[in-house]
Amino acid sequence: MGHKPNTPLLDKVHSPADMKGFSDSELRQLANEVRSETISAVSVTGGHLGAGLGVVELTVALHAVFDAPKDRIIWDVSHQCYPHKILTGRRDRIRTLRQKDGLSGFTKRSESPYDPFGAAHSSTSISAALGFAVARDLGGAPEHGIGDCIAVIGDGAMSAGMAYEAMNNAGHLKKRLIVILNDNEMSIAPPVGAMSSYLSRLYAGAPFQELKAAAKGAVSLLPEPLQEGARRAKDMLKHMTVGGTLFEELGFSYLGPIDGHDMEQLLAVLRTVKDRATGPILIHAITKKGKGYAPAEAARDKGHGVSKFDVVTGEQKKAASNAPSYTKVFAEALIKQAEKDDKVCAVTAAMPDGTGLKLFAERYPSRCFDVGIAEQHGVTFSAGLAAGGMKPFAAIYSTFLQRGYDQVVHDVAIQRLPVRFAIDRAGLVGADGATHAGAFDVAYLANLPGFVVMAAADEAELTRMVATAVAHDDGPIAFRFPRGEGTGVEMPEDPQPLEIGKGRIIQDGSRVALLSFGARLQEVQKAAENLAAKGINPTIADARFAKPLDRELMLQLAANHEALITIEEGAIGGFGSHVAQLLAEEQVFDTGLKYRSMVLPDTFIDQAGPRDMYAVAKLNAEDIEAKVLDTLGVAQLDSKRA
Ligand SMILES: Cc1ncc(C[n+]2csc(CCOP(=O)(O)OP(=O)(O)O)c2C)c(N)n1
Ligand SMILES: CC(=O)[C@@H](O)[C@H](O)COP(=O)(O)O
Ligand SMILES: [Mg+2]
Repeated sequence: MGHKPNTPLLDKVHSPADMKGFSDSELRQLANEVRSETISAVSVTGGHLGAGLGVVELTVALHAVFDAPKDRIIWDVSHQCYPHKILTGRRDRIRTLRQKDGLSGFTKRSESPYDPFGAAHSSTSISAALGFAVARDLGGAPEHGIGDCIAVIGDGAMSAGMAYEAMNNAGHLKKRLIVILNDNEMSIAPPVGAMSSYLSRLYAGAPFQELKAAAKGAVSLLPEPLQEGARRAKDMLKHMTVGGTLFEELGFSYLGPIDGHDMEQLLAVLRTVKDRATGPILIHAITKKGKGYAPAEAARDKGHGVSKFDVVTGEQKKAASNAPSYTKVFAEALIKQAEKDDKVCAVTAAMPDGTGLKLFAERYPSRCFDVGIAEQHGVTFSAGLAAGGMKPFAAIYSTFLQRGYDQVVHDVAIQRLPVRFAIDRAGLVGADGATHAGAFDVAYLANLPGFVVMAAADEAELTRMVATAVAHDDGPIAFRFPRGEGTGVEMPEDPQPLEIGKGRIIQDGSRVALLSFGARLQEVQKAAENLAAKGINPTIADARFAKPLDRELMLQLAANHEALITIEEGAIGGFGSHVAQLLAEEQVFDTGLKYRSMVLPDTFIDQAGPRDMYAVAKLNAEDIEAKVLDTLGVAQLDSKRA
């Protein structure tokens, strides 16, 4: 651990300008040093390793040939941006990646001028790069001016509709725009879908790039080393037909496939493109995820996301806990339900591991669907499955479901279709930061007529919510649960469905009622223990449902307590807002009830450990305790925390 590589060339690079005098062979050596530095840094921070290792040569070549920040290099998803950060003046902080107050694990405009566009959700890069290109041509040049606009997008990200929407538009606008398709034949899991097979076919055969260039009479556009092959290929072409690639049909010039780890080829192609490109051009680079680090190359996920590890052995440090993860509990509960009901099926948008559906797929392959990075399609596909009589569980992270919102409203809710939404990664997730926070789902689902919205307080509750969702056939239903391990609570043998719209009292008390929605319940209970030592014994309730609300429970809590405080792991507009609406409608505020709602603050919270992020949000036990004391007007030592 903490092993520092020998990096004589990299030590001279403080910005890409410092690479400009390097020879091609020095650039090759620089790439090796960047690779070692990336491995070393991620070994102490954890994070996205495989994707960055796969683009080391490409990153060095791009910065050697182009002139960032004037030329805009836009990394799709941007989980592969660590080598780019190392070369763009952030090496001194690279071992703070994904840590509190450290570098973000993704590109971020506020972090560096070399990050022209922030990302973390996939498939946005071509749209953004095209926007920059049009802004350039309209003279809207901001700081640095705008030169070339380059999107680097993976084969996984190419499975999303947005990438095609962007190419369709780019082909029409005919602006000079460079798209680099970084094809490593991997998403997080092995990629799925017809597009992935198509990309493989593009390079499965003979020297396709040479044939294509020859067919188009574009031999001179190819770098020297490839020209001879192309000339030879021209003769072969007399006897065969070469159709246009999909990209060419969309209006792009297609160059490739090229070896994305061969520095000579990369430099030659990029230099040629820089000199000669006019309209949109797509360079198809073949790379290996995890390249150059044996444990990553050998891993099933090619080292996509790793915890801290030993550089020599590749062994990762695992968090010690006996409690199962919520994700695993969900997957196992769903499998149990599927054993009893052959209509139960499951949909994931390229996250079979992250959602636990890999386990479901192993057991019920014909009832599990990985649709690729296509949340919009995944939601409407689930709507179709539901309309067709199946019981689909759309297992999608809270943050990624945002992308399918119109589909949730228009295709599911308005038609009152019983799609079951299993919303993982609810609340603050830690190292991935603001882009991955599951902050908004309660607000954006509970405002939809006819939706049932639940949140699990612990993993036993989660199994009951899965059962509830199977049983609920009258419209859409969603249940949310957090990232990470559960509480270790005893699990029910045969989880029974909950009564829709009914919460539960956890503890009877007086003066103040703490009404929790979701997994903050443990913090609420800790706060209550601390308060008991101060002579205050709160009532604690678990709402279970944000919609429909348990009106009776809420009105009873309001009537019998001086203060009512709601607590949730979600943004304003969620559970607390619905409770406030109910209390207002029932004129409960007129009685003098002290009502408080503890929600995520109206800011995007930077990455840190979940506990630190919740401290920023003021949603930890000590914050709940302080809120109670403040609301009841009880003096406290540290009054500023309330
Ligand atoms: C909208 C959205 N859905 C899902 C994800 C989760 N995700 C992050 S990276 C990734 C795979 C990307 O594959 P690819 O673009 O080929 O990049 P690679 O990791 O292979 O370099 C997925 C599914 C995401 N970031 N955004
Ligand atoms: C970049 C990306 O979107 C994913 O790799 C994400 O970081 C996975 O998050 P989990 O670790 O919570 O599955
Ligand atoms: Mg890939």
